[in-house]
Amino acid sequence: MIPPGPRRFGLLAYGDPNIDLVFAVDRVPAADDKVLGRHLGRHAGGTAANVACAAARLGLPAAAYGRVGRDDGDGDFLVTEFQCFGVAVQWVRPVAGPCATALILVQGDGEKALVYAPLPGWPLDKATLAQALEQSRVVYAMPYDLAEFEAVSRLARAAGALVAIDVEAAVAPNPERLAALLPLADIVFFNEGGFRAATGLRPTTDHTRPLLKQGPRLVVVSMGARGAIAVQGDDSVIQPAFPARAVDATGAGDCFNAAVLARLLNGDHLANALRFAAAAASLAITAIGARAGFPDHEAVAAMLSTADQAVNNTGQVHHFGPSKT
Ligand SMILES: OC[C@H]1O[C@H](O)[C@H](O)[C@@H]1O
Repeated sequence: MIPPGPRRFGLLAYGDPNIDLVFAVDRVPAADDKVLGRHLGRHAGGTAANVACAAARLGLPAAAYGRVGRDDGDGDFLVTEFQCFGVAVQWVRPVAGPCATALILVQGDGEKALVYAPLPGWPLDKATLAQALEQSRVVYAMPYDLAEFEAVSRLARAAGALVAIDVEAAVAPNPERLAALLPLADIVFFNEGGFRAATGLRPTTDHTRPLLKQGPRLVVVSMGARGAIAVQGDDSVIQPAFPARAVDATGAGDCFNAAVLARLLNGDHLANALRFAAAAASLAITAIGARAGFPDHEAVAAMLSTADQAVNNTGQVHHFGPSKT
């Protein structure tokens, strides 16, 4: 499905990176409630930016397209963080003001609550984005703004790049918005809440398959500890999650989606790509900070080989690794 080619980048991540202010708390407070923070950390984040970093760590050449604020040192920090993962930054441009910021509360079981303050306007500059897309095989975007995303999708298709989107509840809170997005995308990733909000249904392969009729060639739904499902053509894949000790779920979905793309771009079949991605995501949740647990290819391969040995030795699947606390 994904065109091979002499393009320089497998993945172009469209979207501003964020500063993530992460509070570790025993539990996420309700309205009018107060809890003590156990730890406060400052990390690099942002959904598309995280996907670029995870993909690059897994060996897929990746570039970022977005803006950082130039008012303080945060912009330099975010650019340096991209570079540490090997993500190309020539299309990350400084703008006046602070960086986009997310406040994230991570509770004891690794689950989180998140407030996101984006930069005003769009990162989009048609000339530079067209240039970036011509050098990329897939562009990955969070389509918060429909008009902006229509322009990105149009430019991508003119440049011969596939369009992958990440649909969470804030992106498509209802079926009408989803119907507007689907014809503009080739690959659609949902999280569980995003699928429920956008379709009004629970995620099953039967509920997912009809979405292929509206445009995309591949639809993937990741559901955390409940695993993932995917549909493509006549294929359906159901992939269980790998057990892991959950410390911080932030960025695990980004790692999962990056790994699916990295393996498909490498020529893997869908089922293998999903299994690899499930293993990668189970490693990603073991450290605090969206990107801190992102594994490289060797770490994922080692985990899969341990899983295979457990099956070979006993003829049945064993839970391996520390269990969730
Ligand atoms: O997908 C995780 C990301 O979402 C939020 O935008 C945070 O920046 C975090 O890094």
